[in-house]
Amino acid sequence: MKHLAALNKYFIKYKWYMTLGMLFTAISIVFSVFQPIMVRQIFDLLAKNLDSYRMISDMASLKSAFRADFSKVLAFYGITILLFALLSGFFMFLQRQTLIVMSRHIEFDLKNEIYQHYQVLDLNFFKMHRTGDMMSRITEDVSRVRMYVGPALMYSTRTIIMVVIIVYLMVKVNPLLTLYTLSPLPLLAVTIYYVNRIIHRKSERIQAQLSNITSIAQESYSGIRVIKSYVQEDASARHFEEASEEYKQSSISLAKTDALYQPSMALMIGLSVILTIFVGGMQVIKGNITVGNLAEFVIYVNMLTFPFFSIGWVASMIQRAAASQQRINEFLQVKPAIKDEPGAQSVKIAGAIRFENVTFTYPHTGITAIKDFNLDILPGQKVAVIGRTGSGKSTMAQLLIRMYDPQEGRVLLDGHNLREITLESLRSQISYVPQDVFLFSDSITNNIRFGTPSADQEVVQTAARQASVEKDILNFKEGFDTMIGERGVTLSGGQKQRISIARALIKNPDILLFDDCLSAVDARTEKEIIGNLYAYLKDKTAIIITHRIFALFEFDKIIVLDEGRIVEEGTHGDLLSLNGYYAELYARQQSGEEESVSE
Ligand SMILES: Nc1ncnc2c1ncn2[C@@H]1O[C@H](COP(=O)(O)OP(=O)(O)OP(=O)(O)O)[C@@H](O)[C@H]1O
Repeated sequence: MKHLAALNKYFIKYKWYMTLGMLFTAISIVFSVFQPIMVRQIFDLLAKNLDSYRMISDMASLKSAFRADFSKVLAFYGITILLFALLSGFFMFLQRQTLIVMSRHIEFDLKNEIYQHYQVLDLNFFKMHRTGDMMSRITEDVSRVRMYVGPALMYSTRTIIMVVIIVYLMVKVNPLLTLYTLSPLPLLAVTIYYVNRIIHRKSERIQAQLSNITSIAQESYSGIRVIKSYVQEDASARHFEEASEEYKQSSISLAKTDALYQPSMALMIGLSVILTIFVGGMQVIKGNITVGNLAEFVIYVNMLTFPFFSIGWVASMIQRAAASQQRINEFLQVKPAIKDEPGAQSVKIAGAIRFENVTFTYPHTGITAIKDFNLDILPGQKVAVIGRTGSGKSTMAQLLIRMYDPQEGRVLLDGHNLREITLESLRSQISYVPQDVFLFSDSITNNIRFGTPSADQEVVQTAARQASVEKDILNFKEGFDTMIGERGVTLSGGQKQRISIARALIKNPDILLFDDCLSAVDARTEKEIIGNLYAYLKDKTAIIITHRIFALFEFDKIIVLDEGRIVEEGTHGDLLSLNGYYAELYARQQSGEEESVSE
């Protein structure tokens, strides 16, 4: 329960919705209890006048006058009851319009709070948690919490006010009868609580099975080419059928429990009514209460069943909400490891980069990707980083844009430790093209101007030209307005890479970091891009991580990484004369190219 205290700030924020909602609830209940009171009055009136009516049985004219008068009285009561029912319904409408609307506002705020928190968390957090888990906290868990701040709050308010008012009215009439009438109701609450738990457990299982079925179907649609080419259609259908069978069995079992739910409730309500009529009837005979009181009690019992029923329901709802809020709090309490340090400043970067005895170990795997690493890059220099896979090249790039902080040593930009520069200022002046290209389900234009939303079409087109992707884009029917993603055009790997290069170029930064982002383009396009980049990068600092040697590009420095350390460093000529990894790679590449030329 203590976990739910995190939501109190929202109750304070929406205190007016809450106060009004509770007020409307109380008014709606007050109007609804007039009905049994009026029924009692009608019954009593009827009982009182029945004897006189019988006495005048031989005088026909008097009898009809009596009946006419009585029907007027009945009509008056009928209309009044209807009016109160309408008023009660109207305030019930207002109660939902305040309390349920408040819960929707809280749901919206909480989702935004979680989403914004996800945005400031560091990469390590995202590596440590599964996407599905993050998604379920922002969707399912928030929905469960909403049940607490909305329906649970509404029904508990209703229950409390109703029980207080009705029990007061009942005790005033006859405390003993009240005790008998109410005795089965707590049993109803407890039963509902346990039945609800069973239903919830079963529903959870069904939910998991349903998501399993969904992912099986999804995977088979995405992998349909593999399934068909390996003639595995039948096996795939069987796999789906097995999962569906489990789902069907669980659903049938839930339907059985559900089927017991209503009848057992009706049984308990029936018990209460029988008890009321039996004990109440005795009291009427003894003259302790009137027939009207008995009728009134039967209506009270009916009015109290839903509130008692909701106690069990609300209790399990609160329990689930508390568990969900605990999961949400767990994430909200995570502090980003990478954030602006106190005193961090916005700095205009010229482009001098320095790694000073840097050692970095990935916190969640313990892999030391960069070891005692030293590197100096002057403003405007172009540096190539080469090395076997897993040698630490991408990690080096991640450290430069402060996706991680090194455990030892420092990374400096123009002499400032990265920690002294605000993240906003740092990242807005460095363009990073990651190895695993990511494009949003949006138009090509919007993907290119992602980091610079104000860029106009001409600038977008220039960036596309510099990244050698303009021609490809113009070949699409809708050109730059072409939608990318599931319901849009499927781009080739090379096109995606070049669009993400265009996105980096449009920022016009002082430092550019290309992480193996030309791996999917052919040699001719590569030459074209390199040619374009040469002019673009003229006064900029650039680090190009690659598996291939760009012989055409004159790098100021080439470094070769191995196991997180620099093992070779120098110009193309220097490295060739070293006869190490670089020279070997170059020779291999040359002979490969010759082979492909002679083919
Ligand atoms: N996010 C991560 N979490 C944990 N370990 C990682 C992570 N990223 C990389 N590593 C590990 O760090 C080491 C260096 O990886 P890195 O990606 O920097 O190499 P790389 O030289 O860029 O490789 P490639 O050329 O294949 O991209 C590898 O052993 C890798 O398994």
